[in-house]
Amino acid sequence: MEVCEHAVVHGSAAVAAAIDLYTRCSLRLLPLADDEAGAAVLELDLRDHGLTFSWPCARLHEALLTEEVAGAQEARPCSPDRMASIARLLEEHEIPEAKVWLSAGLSAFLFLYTSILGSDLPMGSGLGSSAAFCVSMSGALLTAAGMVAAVGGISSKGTGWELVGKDDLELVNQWAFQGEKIIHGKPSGIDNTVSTFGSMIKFKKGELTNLKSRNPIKMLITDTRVGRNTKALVAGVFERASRHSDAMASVFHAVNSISEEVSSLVELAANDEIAITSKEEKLAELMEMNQGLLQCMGVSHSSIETVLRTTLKFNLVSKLTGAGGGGCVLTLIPTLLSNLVLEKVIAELESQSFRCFIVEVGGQGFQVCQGGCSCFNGDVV
Ligand SMILES: Nc1ncnc2c1ncn2[C@@H]1O[C@H](COP(=O)(O)OP(=O)(O)OP(=O)(O)O)[C@@H](O)[C@H]1O
Ligand SMILES: C[C@@](O)(CCO)CC(=O)[O-]
Ligand SMILES: [Mg+2]
Repeated sequence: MEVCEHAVVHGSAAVAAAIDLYTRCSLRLLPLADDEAGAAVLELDLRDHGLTFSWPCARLHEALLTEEVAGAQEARPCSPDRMASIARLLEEHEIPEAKVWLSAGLSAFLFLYTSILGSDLPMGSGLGSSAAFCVSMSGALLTAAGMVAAVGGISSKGTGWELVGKDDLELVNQWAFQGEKIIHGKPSGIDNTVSTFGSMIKFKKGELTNLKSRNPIKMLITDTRVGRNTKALVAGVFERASRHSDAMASVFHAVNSISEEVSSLVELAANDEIAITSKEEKLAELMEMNQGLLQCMGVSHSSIETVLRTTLKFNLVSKLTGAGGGGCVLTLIPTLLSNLVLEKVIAELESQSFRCFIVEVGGQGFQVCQGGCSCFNGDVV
């Protein structure tokens, strides 16, 4: 969940939280006999999309491992030459027309794979979804490269998932940010940061502050199913900011103030029904104001407006999340809202072909499951 997005790219504070929807990445390194090394293949299986891509490792080596090997101790950006080589590698694949947007995620994968693991391995071996994809990929690859390790401490949910130390998380986050740059162009870093560290954070100009949410916050997420592209939307806000610099500076300033208020509010302990209700009312008001400012930035959409109108009929407040332009909308679920009303809202939204999820704010960050050598991290929306 994110409050006050877009302005964060321009230096304003924003608040983000991980939720309990996860991106899972499973990495299998198959040992090869010496005489098989030349035939090694890197295979990427995108299960949600039913697509598999493969590249002969020798081809990757020839195209991408020509730069001096720098090691993965420090994240570095993708150079223009490397980006051009990745684009050439992708041209060799027939990506179905309807899924052409996956090419950004594939580019980030090839960059992270060859930067973190490809150089050290024998040749044998993407709701903030882009950040969740980059965090899980970077984390899995850094774990396989022996640069990130579990420190024990089983996470609250499930079996076998282990926590990772702060310095290791920092490295995962830095690499994921470089991957995000390939997908987004100019990310603020908020999505990969909350995806890596989980919980709830305030983020401003690369600096994060952990927020301790004192009361549980539940949100309804409505997926409008309208496709959009964060890179294009972020670029659109930059263009509007250059056309109306004074007005937009005031918008970003207002967003910054809203983020500061939201941060103080979530950390405020509310102990009785009245206090919780008043806290939720303030949060709802701030969300409403934030949505107005996002409209000002030009990133709302008719599908988003339909969700806003539908939830307002039930006195519920909503705002777009992520880059807008379609995508998902957040609706605050007040503690005292009856299940009956919630079911009615969901039924009405789903009758308009939207898809709903109920989430609790404050999911886990990046974790490792050694058994399958797989990793997951909390998604951000
Ligand atoms: N699980 C995944 N598998 C492959 N590629 C992915 C995956 N998740 C994300 N991607 C890549 O990220 C792109 C979506 O990134 P984009 O930043 O536009 O949306 P988002 O991250 O879901 O939303 P936002 O940035 O607004 O929070 C996809 O088109 C794809 O290239
Ligand atoms: C729109 C944006 O603020 C959030 C996307 O989830 C972009 C960013 O911060 O990188
Ligand atoms: Mg993204």
